[in-house]
Amino acid sequence: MKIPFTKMHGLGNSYIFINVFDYAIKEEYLHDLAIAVADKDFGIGSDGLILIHPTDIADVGMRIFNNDGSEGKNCGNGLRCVAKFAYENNLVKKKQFTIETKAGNVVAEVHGDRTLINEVTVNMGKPHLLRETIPMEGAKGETVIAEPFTIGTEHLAVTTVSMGNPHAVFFVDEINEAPLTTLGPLIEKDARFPEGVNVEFIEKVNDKEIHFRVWERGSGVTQACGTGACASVVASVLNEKLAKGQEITVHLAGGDLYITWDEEDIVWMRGKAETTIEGIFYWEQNN
Ligand SMILES: N[C@H](CCC[C@H](N)C(=O)O)C(=O)O
Repeated sequence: MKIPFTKMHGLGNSYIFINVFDYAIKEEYLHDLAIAVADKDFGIGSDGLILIHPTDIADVGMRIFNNDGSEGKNCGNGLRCVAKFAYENNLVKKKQFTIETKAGNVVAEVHGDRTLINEVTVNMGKPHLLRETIPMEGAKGETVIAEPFTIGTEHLAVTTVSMGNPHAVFFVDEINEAPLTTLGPLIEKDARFPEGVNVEFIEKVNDKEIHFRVWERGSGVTQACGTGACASVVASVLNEKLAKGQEITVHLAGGDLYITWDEEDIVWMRGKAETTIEGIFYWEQNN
């Protein structure tokens, strides 16, 4: 198969985008194709695959697959790239439009012109806070804020937030000492999270800035995670480390995102989206 693709990233969180308005891919190929394109040696190299697809319930649709082939329900960095791609390629006519995700529709607004969109704002909707909506094992109807969480020999405190996908947020004193690669994979697959979980470590800098590192469900360490940045600001407010209604600068490994959890409970994400490669992926699927 000769598959046309565009590689894009949000703060270094990169995906291979396929515009399935023009090029259909069989459903049964998607898991293996996500693994294939993400492979840096035998494929292109990315954190996963994103399909940009037609939909009759929004202006454009997004499906995201991690580099292990698993399908995610939402992707903040992916949404900004989809919005950029859709506007620059005339898939949408207006600068503000809706994008369908597996977690529901969001509203994106692009900044720039048809020749170059460099920044996008997304209304990410309201976070889901009840334990059963994460999902996390335990008593229903509770919000999980700084709950004792033992993993291996480590005794931590977890705050959980869903942005349509699950996030476990932990606060550390020094971000560079966050146990990202030791505890990240253990927490990701812990039985208390029946659908797995994205794992974020946060260090508060001041009342308007946090440092952020992430071990993503299905992709491991990435440069950035948009839904994770949203979840981390919500978790910081829940833990009374930050205030609602403030635009927070989230310093991720790959750059900065600007997140606001407003007084109407809506989470706003603003940040860059960039294109790096357009090409053809030659792939012989094994199935
Ligand atoms: N690993 C995530 C999907 C990608 C999210 C991330 N790249 C973002 O920008 O939000 C999950 O399985 O829920």
